[in-house]
Amino acid sequence: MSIVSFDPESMRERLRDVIDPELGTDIVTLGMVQGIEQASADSILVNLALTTIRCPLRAKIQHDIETVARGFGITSVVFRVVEMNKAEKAAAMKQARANAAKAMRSSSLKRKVKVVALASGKGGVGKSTLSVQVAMRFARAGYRVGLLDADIWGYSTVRMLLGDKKKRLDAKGDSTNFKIQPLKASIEGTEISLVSMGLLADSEDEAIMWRGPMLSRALQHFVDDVEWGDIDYLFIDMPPGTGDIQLGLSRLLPQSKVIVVTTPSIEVATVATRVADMCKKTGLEIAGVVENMSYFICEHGSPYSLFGEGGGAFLAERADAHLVAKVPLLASSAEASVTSVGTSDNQSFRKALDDIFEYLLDWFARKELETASCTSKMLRLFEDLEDSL
Ligand SMILES: Nc1ncnc2c1ncn2[C@@H]1O[C@H](COP(=O)(O)OP(=O)(O)OP(=O)(O)O)[C@@H](O)[C@H]1O
Repeated sequence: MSIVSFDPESMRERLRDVIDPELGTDIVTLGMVQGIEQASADSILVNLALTTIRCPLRAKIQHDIETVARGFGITSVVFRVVEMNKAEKAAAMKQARANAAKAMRSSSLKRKVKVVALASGKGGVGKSTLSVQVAMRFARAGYRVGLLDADIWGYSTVRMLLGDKKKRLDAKGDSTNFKIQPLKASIEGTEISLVSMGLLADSEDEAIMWRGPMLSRALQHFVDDVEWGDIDYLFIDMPPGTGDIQLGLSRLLPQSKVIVVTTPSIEVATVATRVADMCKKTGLEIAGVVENMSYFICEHGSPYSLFGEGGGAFLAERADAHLVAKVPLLASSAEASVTSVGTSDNQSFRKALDDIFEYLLDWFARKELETASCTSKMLRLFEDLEDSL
């Protein structure tokens, strides 16, 4: 049997990815991980302290720990579960409250704004196209819509919405207290508030060489320092992959709901599965899956699967999410542009956008009902814990 070289400290660090969904904070910060020991060549013992021994999320937390452990070559995790003592519970509650307060910090984004991030593993699958199109679909229905292009160095929404027109973002206030004003992009009588690095860079060819923390900071500016105003929905066009921006999103806008975009290709869907995994680990909720470029309808009306089949269903199953729509491949990217779709008679494309629009409206309405009952459950949990202290 091969001996797995195992470093409990590294694993403890990785366990910061495991979020207690109820308290919205990672289990290490909450003091739940009280010990990690190697039990045998490929198994470990984890001492886990929960706020209550009957914690309904115990199975989920254990499952997430096992997933992290597998990354270390550990095949079996034995849990020794205890209930936190009063002091530990008090510390965990303090931490959870501090985190909740941080999440509500200075952002000018109103709490009622529904945030939808479109993400995928690979580039070129149509995240930007769909972000713009779905944002426009909501705007056409009369909603006030913001679009945040979080693809800091691969931005493309500016060209999609403004073409060759050169526009820049304005800021109000002085250098110590300023607010960036989103650009109001008007297309065929509808307007969306756009923020993109493309409205700050001097030219489209300017390669923005930001990496790591600078990327998350750019996102933070776009969230905190933008006067988003009275919008109903904020759509976020995410960069491809599972990097710093994705992590930043879960920290800065934990209320974001994610639409994972794939093509019908199983290879593309497999990479997108990693995005879905990351969402789960960072506590971001997946609203659904959209398969783009699903089929092409030729001039005689016959559909062709040009990029394979089944990617959307494969991803939806892996992500345990609903496959919301299959968006057809249009004859040219020009046809997929905002201005063309607004007037085009490509019914299947328009129908897919309608499906996404209606699904999201319905999904958020259901979530609001659930949240109402969850909030009262949370309040009860806090009260119970405080009573038991
Ligand atoms: N359904 C579609 N039919 C035809 N062309 C499409 C469709 N969806 C996207 N495209 C085109 O495919 C190209 C890539 O799309 P897009 O830029 O939206 O992808 P992306 O996932 O945002 O890529 P990146 O992450 O690299 O920015 C664009 O030229 C776009 O116009």
